[in-house]
Amino acid sequence: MSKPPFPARRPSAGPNVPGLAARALAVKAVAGVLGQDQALEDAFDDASLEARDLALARMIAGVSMRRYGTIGTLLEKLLAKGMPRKSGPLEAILITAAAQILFLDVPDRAAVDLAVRLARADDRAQAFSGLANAVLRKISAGKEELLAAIPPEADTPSWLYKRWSDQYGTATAAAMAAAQRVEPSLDLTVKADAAGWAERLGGRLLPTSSVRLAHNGTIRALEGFEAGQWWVQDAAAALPARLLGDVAGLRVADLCAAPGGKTAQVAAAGAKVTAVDRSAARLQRLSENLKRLDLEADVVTADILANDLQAWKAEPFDAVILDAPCSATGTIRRHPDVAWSKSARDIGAVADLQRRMLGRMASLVKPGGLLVYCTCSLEREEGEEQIARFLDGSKDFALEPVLSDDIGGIEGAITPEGFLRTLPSLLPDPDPVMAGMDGFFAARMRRKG
Ligand SMILES: C[S@@+](CC[C@H](N)C(=O)[O-])C[C@H]1O[C@@H](n2cnc3c(N)ncnc32)[C@H](O)[C@@H]1O
Repeated sequence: MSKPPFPARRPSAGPNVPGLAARALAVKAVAGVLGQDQALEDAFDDASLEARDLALARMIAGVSMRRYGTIGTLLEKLLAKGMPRKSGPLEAILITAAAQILFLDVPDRAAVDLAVRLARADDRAQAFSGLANAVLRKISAGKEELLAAIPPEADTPSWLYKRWSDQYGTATAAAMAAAQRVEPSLDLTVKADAAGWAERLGGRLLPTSSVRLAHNGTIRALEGFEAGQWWVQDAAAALPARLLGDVAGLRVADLCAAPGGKTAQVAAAGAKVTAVDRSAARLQRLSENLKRLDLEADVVTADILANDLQAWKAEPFDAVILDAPCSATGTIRRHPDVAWSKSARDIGAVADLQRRMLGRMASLVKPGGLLVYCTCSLEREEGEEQIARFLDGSKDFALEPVLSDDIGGIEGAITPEGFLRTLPSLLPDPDPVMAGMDGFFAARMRRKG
């Protein structure tokens, strides 16, 4: 290993050091995920940083979680005695600094210097600031060899990787894990004239009618945002609502609706939508989104598992979308912290909740009406197995298989049973940023007449 390119000096922790606030916020965000008490995005909600620092903090925290497996393996190798106990934010400081050194276009010297300052500023971590300095210098000096020794699947937790290998085969599991290492494109659903908006925004029109952009800047600054011409929605997340077909003039219930991607789709398609969610805070975001888009829905705060549904359900609906709460393992491309904050136990718990929700659908869908059930999970218990069991025990619903035309002909997204099953490895493209889609499951069922 060559000599580290750093002079020996002792940085101090000052409040106005350029770039320090962004690093401190990234450390807080990553520590929140590692402590199992917070989603990564929550750390940025009320952060009072300048836009540039906020964007940098987000980028550092995002890549730290996206490559957490690689960085963790590497730190294990370099810390002969393991991560020191009772060292406060030391682990998050090391991870975020290593992420900058290995994966971001940030001078290594700045990443090390600011990490050491953050360690020194914390009562529990300060005793380890020398260790932090030494480890990070080693990473900087040997990055190529260190990275070459770590397999690509290291960035997917082993329990999840094993599940995916069992469910989809090892080649597909490897392709999914590889897709999740890449910061994905921005996908938009547009109200009208998708081709025109793709051209205007310098993006690409996908066969599913979403518009895909290689953009990682401020979304609000893009043309058409303020005018409410489009909303952000992964290409896969836009598919379940399309399975309802032409909904113009129909009464549609969107259950578990917030923040409203699917509500906006059905409202824009001319349906009279009732959007139900139990979270008032998330519904607030749904209402703001609809307002910007100049779309309307009846917005109802309610628990769909509560005994009394009469407050919002005067009569059954022509169609219902149930976008059930789930393990969200299909969204790891966009929310890499999900990979490290879930466990196998979570899957059983949400599968049980989904089963109970499905059990209530018969009273909500008119005879002859459609039910679309979906989850952004890659786990069969929340998708294929859930619906197979539901249909097995149901005298009310029959499967209406998904057809290639329903989903713009994307290859490999329909199972032999007729379910929609998208994977992060679908929609391949020579440019990895423009490839892929979230993992979604959807089933379309018709209530028997
Ligand atoms: C996957 S998210 C929905 C995403 C949304 N459909 C969209 O397209 O933007 C799941 C939602 O289910 C809601 N939820 C969870 N349990 C619920 C319940 N028992 N009743 C109503 N909503 C619930 C959560 O508050 C959360 O907003």
